[in-house]
Amino acid sequence: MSLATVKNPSIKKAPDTKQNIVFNTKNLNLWYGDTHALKDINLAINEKEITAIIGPSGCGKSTYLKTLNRMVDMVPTVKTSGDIEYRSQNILNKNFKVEELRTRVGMVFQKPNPFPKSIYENVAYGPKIHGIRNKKILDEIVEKSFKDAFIWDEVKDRLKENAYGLSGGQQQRLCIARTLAIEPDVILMDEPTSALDPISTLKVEELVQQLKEDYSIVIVTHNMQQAARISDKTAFFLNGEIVEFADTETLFSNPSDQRTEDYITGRFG
Ligand SMILES: Nc1ncnc2c1ncn2[C@@H]1O[C@H](COP(=O)(O)OP(=O)(O)OP(=O)(O)O)[C@@H](O)[C@H]1O
Repeated sequence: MSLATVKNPSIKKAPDTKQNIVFNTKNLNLWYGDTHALKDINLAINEKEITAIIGPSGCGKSTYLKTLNRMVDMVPTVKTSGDIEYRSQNILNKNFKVEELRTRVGMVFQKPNPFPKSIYENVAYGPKIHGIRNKKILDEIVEKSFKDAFIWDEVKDRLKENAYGLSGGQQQRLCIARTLAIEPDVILMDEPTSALDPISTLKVEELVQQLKEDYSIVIVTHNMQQAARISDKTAFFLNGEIVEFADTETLFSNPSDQRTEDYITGRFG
């Protein structure tokens, strides 16, 4: 029995073609009280691609990411208008089941945030919540998740140790393994390497590129070189709006908007 058979989500994965849209955002507006943080956002995120979101501080990157898994609901003053279709269901609809969305859309944060538990338990935790109790199956899920997150060799002899004993870069890959263990459809990453040293950053970047074979990834990054290195598409946000959304190569080599050019050439931000 795998996790997928236990979860039985009503949201089905679409067939395996490159151009399927996972998230289709239509005329999204979002306010924190009186602050209009997202303005008329229209953005289609393709399956099995890496979509990077770049832009200066405060332009709405994290807000947009947290809207995709409805984490933004945790802020009581938030109001939205417009639609975000995930696999053709509007996740902003009041009747939409957020719990189900969260099992399909995993998130990796800026600072690694392991649970204060053993390395093993960090990854076994999600599958256990989903009802998997069989130790052999849990062991298999844990090993596969760590292998897929390129960290198995570093943790396999210390699975019972506390996760806080790992380095920052290892903790971030453990958090990615923890996300993979629940077999998500989409992985949201909010500046996942900003707290890491250059070598750990490269490891996570390589990992993210591998993961797009199986997952759709949306990554917020301040690091334009990183966006250029790893993403397929890039959206440039400014003051809560999307100024430009294009193939990464086009956006960085031949931007169509002067503001994009000014930003990527370091004239502001
Ligand atoms: N919880 C909140 N309550 C009120 N306003 C908020 C809240 N979170 C964000 N904002 C405001 O919404 C706007 C967008 O913020 P957001 O964090 O999405 O930007 P960002 O592009 O991710 O910035 P950074 O790169 O600095 O992380 C900002 O004006 C910010 O002050």
